[in-house]
Amino acid sequence: MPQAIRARDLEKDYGDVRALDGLDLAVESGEFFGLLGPNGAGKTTFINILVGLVHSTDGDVSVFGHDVEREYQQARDAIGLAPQEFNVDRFFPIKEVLEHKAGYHGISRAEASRRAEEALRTVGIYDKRDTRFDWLSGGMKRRFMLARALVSDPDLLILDEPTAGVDVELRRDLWDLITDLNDDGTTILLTTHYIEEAERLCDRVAIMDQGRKVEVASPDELMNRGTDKLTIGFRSPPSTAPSLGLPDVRDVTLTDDRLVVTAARGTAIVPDVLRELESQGYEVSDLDIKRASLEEVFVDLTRTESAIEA
Ligand SMILES: Nc1ncnc2c1ncn2[C@@H]1O[C@H](COP(=O)(O)OP(=O)(O)OP(=O)(O)O)[C@@H](O)[C@H]1O
Repeated sequence: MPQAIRARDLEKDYGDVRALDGLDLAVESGEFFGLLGPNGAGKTTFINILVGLVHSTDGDVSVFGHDVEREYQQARDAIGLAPQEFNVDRFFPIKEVLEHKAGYHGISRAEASRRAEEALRTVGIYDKRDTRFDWLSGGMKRRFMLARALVSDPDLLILDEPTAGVDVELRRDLWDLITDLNDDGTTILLTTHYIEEAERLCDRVAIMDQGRKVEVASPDELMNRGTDKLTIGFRSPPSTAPSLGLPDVRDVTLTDDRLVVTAARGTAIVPDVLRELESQGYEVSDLDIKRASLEEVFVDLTRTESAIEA
């Protein structure tokens, strides 16, 4: 099967603003892929190009091997999009809105009706099927956006900030739902500002900044690049911080009688640190490890990029 998304040297200018600046990106079929980046990085522009709402200035991009411009309909039929904005026809019962959407993808009336019901059941608002969109609660609106993306039974589901502004319970519900869809083979492209969301859900994430890809890796690989913190307690605390001659150790300080060791690959070097302290005659009583968060690594990567540009 071809790659779900393949973008080569993609550029987009809005007048003087360069929103995409030579973006190269590949998403494998079946992946749960996260697109992270600060405001204005170009994420929505990229999504809008994928679904044909925006034309690129240069470069090309295909969805399951279909060029999004030359083979627009095939590419578009493979995609279900849940956008950030509620761009929904507010005057029809939501089941009808879904039937229209399915019809747009060339699905017969009877099949459209069946799919609309199935999508509403999947997201848990089937009992609201005869209600207008603007009479739904905020959380139900988010659920509906997902149902609308699902009604064409897409191979690629694009979720642009799907959990923005929802409560913790609904967020977890939506996470379960999209994880199940991914387990059943749907490729997912997710943009989010909740780094925890990307960390929990994504197989790989791309970090974008200023219209370019800064990095692509699994959340774990990225976190391994950050520095972890080991906090070590002693039976009888030292009066000054012992020095640790280990290559991964970045910093050693003594705070409130506890040793705080900042280190790359902190979890992996714990045995070395303990051995070293023991050989210097210290008796360790307890140890706490705080792993680098994806958020710290993200801030670091995007800050460095911006600094290089400046
Ligand atoms: N229609 C438009 N006309 C002019 N400039 C635009 C337009 N759409 C986006 N831009 C600009 O392009 C750049 C990329 O915007 P885009 O919305 O793609 O970023 P984003 O990563 O989705 O941001 P956010 O996280 O805030 O949603 C920004 O500088 C934005 O101001």
